[in-house]
Amino acid sequence: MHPPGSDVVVVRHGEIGVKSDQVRRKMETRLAGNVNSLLADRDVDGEVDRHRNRIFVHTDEPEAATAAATDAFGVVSASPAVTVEPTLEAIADALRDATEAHYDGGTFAVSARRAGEQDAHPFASTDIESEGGSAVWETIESMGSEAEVDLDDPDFELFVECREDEAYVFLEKRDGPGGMPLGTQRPVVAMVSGGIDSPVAAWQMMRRGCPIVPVYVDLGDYGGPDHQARAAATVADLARYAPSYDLDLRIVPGGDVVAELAEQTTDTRMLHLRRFVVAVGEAVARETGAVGVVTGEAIGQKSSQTSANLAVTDAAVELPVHRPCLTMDKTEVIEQARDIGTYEESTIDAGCNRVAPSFPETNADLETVRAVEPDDLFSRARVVAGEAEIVPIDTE
Ligand SMILES: Nc1ncnc2c1ncn2[C@@H]1O[C@H](COP(=O)(O)OP(=O)(O)OP(=O)(O)O)[C@@H](O)[C@H]1O
Repeated sequence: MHPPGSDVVVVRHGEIGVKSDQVRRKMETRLAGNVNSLLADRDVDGEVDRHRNRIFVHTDEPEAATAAATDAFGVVSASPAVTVEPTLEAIADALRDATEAHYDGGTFAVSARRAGEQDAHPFASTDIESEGGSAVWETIESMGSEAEVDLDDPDFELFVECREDEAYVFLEKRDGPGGMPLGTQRPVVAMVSGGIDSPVAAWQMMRRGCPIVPVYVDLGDYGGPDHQARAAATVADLARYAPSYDLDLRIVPGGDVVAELAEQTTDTRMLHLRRFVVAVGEAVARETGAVGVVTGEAIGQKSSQTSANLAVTDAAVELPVHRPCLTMDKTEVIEQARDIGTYEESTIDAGCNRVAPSFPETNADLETVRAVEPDDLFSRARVVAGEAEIVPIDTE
């Protein structure tokens, strides 16, 4: 919902604001670039402008530009707005127009804030609220409704942000993902299995600024083309958030190793497999300059993900294994997968075979696992990582 004549999107960021001036400038520049890429990728007209702790998108497509801006990591909220002169008269006019266009009954409130020099305007934000409130009141009455103010929980809220040279009037603050601008951290390798959890974990790392290098381990007879296609589809969903980053999927041929593990190991099988998977991730990280490996594991979600078993998995690699879903319940992960748009792809039936043994070890001890593990597991992880096929991701 936007006021008539909306010509700009006011974009707010959060944590960047507490950084030193130099870091903040760098991060804002990155954020502005990322918003620009999202607009271009979606064919939305818009000119991105940085100004005093805010990013503005000047556009004649306010809804589409707001949707693009609220997909940029680092954005806390964005509002499609109409720009007016910073005078009480011009602001009141815009509030009247917005009310006529969108008021649909119920209580209302006008919330105003002024930014910049305190003496830049001959009025205070409370003056905007009282004069603007009167204008809205009269408009509602002239529309044949009974006007009523509710400052705590209004049905219809109008916002004014008044700066030195311009004021903006808007009707909503649409949430962005928050976090930090993508590209302000070093990349991490994202192990994507095509399940529900791993795309959520990868997205969470992106949200904190890390570009991802997506990797799928082809499980051979235990995976199959549908399983692989599902992983690629979830990466395509993630790529929509990062149009200027390379999210091509590395498909690592792990089928022979998985088949051997299935044949030669029993209760500790899933631990060897997990250790192999993260070792593949570490090998890709070394090759690509990434500084960690991210997985979708959560404590206790599966037998291989008990706190004891995660410790055994971690011991396979030197780089940190990041697990943003670690303490989340499955229902929370599912909710988030739905929110970010990866849920549907990750629940397509891929009909793969079961690798897990009937009685998996849940309280593994590193020495015991090492004693029964193939000696060449990690050297093979490095070899197959080097043989990865790089598949371009189609976001259409
Ligand atoms: N074939 C694979 N290729 C790449 N990474 C994988 C693969 N299988 C598992 N992983 C990684 O290991 C983690 C744990 O694997 P597990 O098999 O328990 O999860 P899953 O149920 O298959 O998938 P998800 O955790 O995504 O729901 C995954 O979240 C993913 O990060």
